[in-house]
Amino acid sequence: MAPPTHQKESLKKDKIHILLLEGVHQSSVDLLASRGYTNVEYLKTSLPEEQLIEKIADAHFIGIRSRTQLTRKVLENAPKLIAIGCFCIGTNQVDLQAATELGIAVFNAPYSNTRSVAELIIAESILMLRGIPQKNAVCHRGGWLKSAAGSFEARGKTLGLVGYGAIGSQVSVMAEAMGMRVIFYDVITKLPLGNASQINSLDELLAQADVVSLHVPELPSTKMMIGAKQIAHMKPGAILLNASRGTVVDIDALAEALKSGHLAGAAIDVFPVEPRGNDDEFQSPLRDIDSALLTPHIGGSTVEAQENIGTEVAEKLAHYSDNGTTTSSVNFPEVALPGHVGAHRLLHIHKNVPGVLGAINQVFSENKINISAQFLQTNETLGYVVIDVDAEYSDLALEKLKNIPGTLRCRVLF
Ligand SMILES: NC(=O)C1=CN([C@@H]2O[C@H](COP(=O)(O)OP(=O)(O)OC[C@H]3O[C@@H](n4cnc5c(N)ncnc54)[C@H](O)[C@@H]3O)[C@@H](O)[C@H]2O)C=CC1
Ligand SMILES: O=C(O)CCC(=O)C(=O)O
Repeated sequence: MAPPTHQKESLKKDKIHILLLEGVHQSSVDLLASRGYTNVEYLKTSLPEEQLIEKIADAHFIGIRSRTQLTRKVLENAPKLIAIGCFCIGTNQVDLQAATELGIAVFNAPYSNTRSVAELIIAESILMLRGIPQKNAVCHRGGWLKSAAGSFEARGKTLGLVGYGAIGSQVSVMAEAMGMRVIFYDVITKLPLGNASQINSLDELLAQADVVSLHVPELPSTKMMIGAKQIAHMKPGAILLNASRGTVVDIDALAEALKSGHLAGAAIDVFPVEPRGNDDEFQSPLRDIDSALLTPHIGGSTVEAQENIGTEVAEKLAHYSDNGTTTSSVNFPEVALPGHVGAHRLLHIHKNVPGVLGAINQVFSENKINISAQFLQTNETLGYVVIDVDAEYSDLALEKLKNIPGTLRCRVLF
């Protein structure tokens, strides 16, 4: 095969437009710059749907945190979008099905803020058991509530964790170190760490725990998981902690339980409706309740976590852009790809239906294009084929591959 006569460039890096929202850490911008991506538009807030649709039209990559809603409508208006970076753990703010159907890869940082959330929960367990929010509020109003009534040590109390994944299990270990008894409820059987024990039903856990802490993702099955009925199952004087998602708890039912005194307190970090930015008003039925410790969705907001998340997610986006690697994508088949020095790399994302692979291979056999490396990975919905070819053939192959029925996205890397 003749050596390539000219070495063209794929979309030049300075033409790759990256839209970063919600004030993601500067480490993301630095990492992208170190990989040659300087065409970055950086905003401190999320955007409402119409403005987002306008901005995303030109974006090849977008980086968000938990507030930006990437709905099907938004994604359908993002013709150039290659990948989404969620600079957080949760990906419920993205319509993952729509992203998958459109061939847009989604990445997140599954562990970078785990420890930060777990530490906050431990701190809140102690503060809530001592009734600190109420005592603090009284002091601010000029009062003095020096009393041991309703104040308890954490030692010996039962902590009930709902969801025993990365965060729940970290909390478990730290809580045991303080002498708490840990029980947990999870939909799948988990290896209990230390002396923790798995409980068979949510109701059973609620009936036993002095402190209940929620660590489940937002799913149809976790929406309103804790409503009036579940709160009624909790011990009188128990405490509820929620740093998972605002939709998991019926906030009105919680407000009632705090007002009636059935629950001694609640520490809530996430809300059904959260302000878009720091200048918007926070509204909640819990605002006037002293026994509610309210935080503005900062469970994962530590300097360490945000810096790590910035580099981790930016690295994943740059890697996918540079060589097609999809390792740890939340919706794409995962492929860890070697470099492609001297070859052009075609990335073909298609619906996982019969006939597409045959059609892809036909393009190369019919046009006598030699393949120097080929990688294939599929999941239930998608097929992802990566093919390295001599430079002179990539234009032709790209054109042919794009026209194969079932193709979602196809691009070439030089
Ligand atoms: N407040 C904040 O700033 C932060 C909030 N989060 C939230 O915390 C959630 C949990 O994070 P990780 O522990 O890393 O997730 P994970 O995926 O490691 O663990 C979630 C656990 O919940 C379990 N689960 C799912 N559905 C369940 C159900 N219906 N009942 C009981 N258990 C169920 C899963 O089996 C899994 O073990 C995230 O999805 C995110 O929404 C995460 C980071 C920061
Ligand atoms: O820091 C954020 O904006 C979101 C944190 C969070 O909720 C997550 O990581 O899932």
